[in-house]
Amino acid sequence: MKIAVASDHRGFATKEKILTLLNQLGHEALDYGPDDGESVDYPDYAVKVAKDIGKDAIDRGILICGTGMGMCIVANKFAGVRATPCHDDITAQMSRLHNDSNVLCLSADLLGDRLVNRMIEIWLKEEFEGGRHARRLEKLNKVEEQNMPPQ
Ligand SMILES: O=C(CO)[C@H](O)[C@H](O)[C@H](O)COP(=O)(O)O
Repeated sequence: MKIAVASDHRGFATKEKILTLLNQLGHEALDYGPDDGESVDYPDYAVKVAKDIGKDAIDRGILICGTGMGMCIVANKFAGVRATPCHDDITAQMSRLHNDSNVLCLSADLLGDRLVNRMIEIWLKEEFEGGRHARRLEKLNKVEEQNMPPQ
């Protein structure tokens, strides 16, 4: 898979480790910045990834900031993005099975490396279950159509 990874300054070190992990797992990891740990604003980096979701450029995105929350709020303002703030194995798994998550939002301040790695492996492996969840995503898509102007 082609996976874009971006962070703010708090997530920078975690981003670098995630890029290495994704390459080791055989994915095409794309570094959407920043290039160093200088203070930046998380919306600028969430936008870079979110606007490429649904295009050929990338299949999925991973966003990291202090809590994961700011990144998630921004990413979900883009049509077609289903960004999920995950903090353990279960949220990583359920975000795929039920929500068809295409952007994983992580906290650099609260999660350890081993947990982050495990969550990413789960999130990449699990498939959307469809069925009743597909019906709910169709409703979600209608909400988007009605409330988000075309970009
Ligand atoms: O989740 C976040 C934003 O909602 C993050 O924690 C940011 O990394 C954080 O707000 C950055 O704050 P800082 O004091 O400028 O490092």
